[in-house]
Formats: sequence, C-alpha cells, structure tokens
Amino acid sequence: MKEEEVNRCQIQEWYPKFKSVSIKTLIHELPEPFVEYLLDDSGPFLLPISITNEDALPNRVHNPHEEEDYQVSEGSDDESEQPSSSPPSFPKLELEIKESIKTLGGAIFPKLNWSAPKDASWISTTGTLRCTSFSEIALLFKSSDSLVHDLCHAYDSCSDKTSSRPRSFFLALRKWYPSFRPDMEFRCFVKGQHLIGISQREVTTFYPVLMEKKDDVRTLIHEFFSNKIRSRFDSENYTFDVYVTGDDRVKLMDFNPWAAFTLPLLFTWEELDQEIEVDMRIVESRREVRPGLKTAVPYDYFDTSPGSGWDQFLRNVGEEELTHQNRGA
Ligand SMILES: Nc1ncnc2c1ncn2[C@@H]1O[C@H](COP(=O)(O)OP(=O)(O)OP(=O)(O)O)[C@@H](O)[C@H]1O
Repeated sequence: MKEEEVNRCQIQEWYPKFKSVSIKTLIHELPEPFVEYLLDDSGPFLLPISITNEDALPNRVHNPHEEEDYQVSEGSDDESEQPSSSPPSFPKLELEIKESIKTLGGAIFPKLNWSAPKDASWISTTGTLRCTSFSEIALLFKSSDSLVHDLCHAYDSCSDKTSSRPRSFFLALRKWYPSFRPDMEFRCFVKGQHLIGISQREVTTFYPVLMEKKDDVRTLIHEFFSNKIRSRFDSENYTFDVYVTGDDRVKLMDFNPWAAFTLPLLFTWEELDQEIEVDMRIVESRREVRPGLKTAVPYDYFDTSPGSGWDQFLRNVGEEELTHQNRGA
C-alpha cells in the first residue's frame, strides 16, 4: 500500500468531495500544541482548563493546585514529589469548537483524521461518543488507544513510508445521530474499482430484519457505488462504510484503506484478495454471531489471569481477610 492511498481516507481529504452524500461534518485543523498534548503521556492525566467552564467530569477537583496540596499533605513531605505540570489550555480552539457544536445542533460525534475514539466511550458520562463540549472531546481523545494509531502508526503498512504521522491533524465534528441503527451499517469492499463485497458492520448481533432486507440493501448500495463513489474516489482498492436510512437513502460514513488495519468483518482478507465467494454477508442466525472485535473497556478490566491486576488485588484481599480472621480467632 502507498502513503497516498492511506492519505485519501482521511476525513479532511474525502469529506469536501463527498459532502452531499455523507452526514453533516465540520472540520478543524488542530494546533500543534494540542497534538503534542495528546501525544504526551509522560506526566499526570490532565484535562485542559476550560475557558467556558464546561467540564467533562463535573465532579472532579476543579483547582489542580488544591489536588496537589491534598496529595502533598496526605502523602509525603518530600518537596521533590510535588507535581510540576499545570493543565494546558486551548482557548482559541475551544471557542471555535463551541461554535461548530452549536451549528451542528448541540451534540457531535468526534473523529481524528481516520479514527474515532471508540475504545474510550466507557469513560464519558453517557458511555457513548456523544460530545457537547471541547472538554468532553479532549477527555475521549486523551483516553483513547485507537487514536494512537492515527497519531503515530497510520503509515506503518506503507511500502513508501516516509513519516510516522501526517503533517497536520484535523478534528472532524459530525452531527450526532441518536437513532443510528447498527443493523443498517455496512462495510463495502472495492477491488480494482469494482464493488466485490458488502458486510454487515456490527458482527456481534443477528438482526432478523436484515434477512428480509438483504437483497434490497445490496441493490441500493450497488447503485450508490456506481453513481456516487466509483468514478470519484481515486484509489483502485479500498473500503467504504455506509448507513442505509429508514427511507432507503445511502449515506457515506467513511473510507478505509484496503487490508492493513481495516477489519474485514464477515470476510477474511484472503477471501477478498482472491475474490472467493465474495458478495454480501450478514449474520444469518444467532449461532453465527462473532465475538466483539473491539472492546469498549480496557483489557485490564476483565483480565483475571495469573499475575494480572485483578489477580494481585484478589490475592491481597484474600490475605487481608485471613489476617483479620487470625486476629479474631
Ligand atoms: N454522527 C454519528 N452519530 C452517532 N453515532 C455515530 C456517528 N458516526 C458514527 N457513529 C457510530 O460510531 C461507529 C464508529 O464510527 P466510525 O466508523 O466513524 O469510526 P472509525 O473509527 O472510523 O471506525 P473504523 O475504524 O471501524 O472504520 C459507527 O459504526 C456508528 O455506529
């Protein structure tokens, strides 16, 4: 794969051309200090100070110095342990984003050049990627591992890789759709500029309604590809994601490079490369559902294997209980 094929799939590259067939999106170039803030994991986890007083975590300690004082007086009297970092602030970006969120109806879905912070949704107060303020976006972006891919590894599978990152990063604010139906999302696979495969996007669930709609959806997506995508997207091989609305309109959600980091969902890349029995795949019964390919919770949360955090915690609890019992006996 070439860098230019990866670059074409960045939302700031494709969206202006496909705006009329996609969902309403406003795009902001990110200032480099904000990118550095996202990349920096050397210090404590600090959210930017909000100049509009919109806090992503309303119950946290507001004044970071109070937090530091508390830690110092409770913990240690060693002055060298005092935290030195102060929270950053991005007033201009915050105000621009506030304005765009308002234009988009008050709630947005955020994305970086290629990816959304899907793995971080658990940390938001709603458990979704719905954001109403800059602080909520910063919290999701700072907590997401998916975005590390965009920030540092986007070109890792390129044969002509010259850099680990694009020159600029962009924040895409997409109008929030509360009634998005996961059964109507599909990933489409284009090889040699031919649409060879369509897969249900949410592979962890069987949707009986799709059994009836499969043929209609296939026709709608093929027409959409021929009329709106094929001659206008310059790569030979790529994937695109679509959403089919209740009134049978097809909306373009995203482009992704062929193979590499793109999930093949109900196909395998081998099948797609060799075009073996590729057409449209949906989950056809409850027995066929696939395990989640991405979890919404960090692995450490459910890893109980020997040596894991949970294992050590449970051992400590067990030891404490024994000590109590022994004392009581
Ligand atoms: N505007 C929106 N409002 C509400 N939900 C959305 C919106 N846009 C996307 N979603 C939901 O979030 C999911 C992930 O979005 P998206 O495909 O843009 O992320 P991504 O990081 O590019 O994912 P992938 O890497 O799998 O392509 C979508 O499948 C959809 O269910």
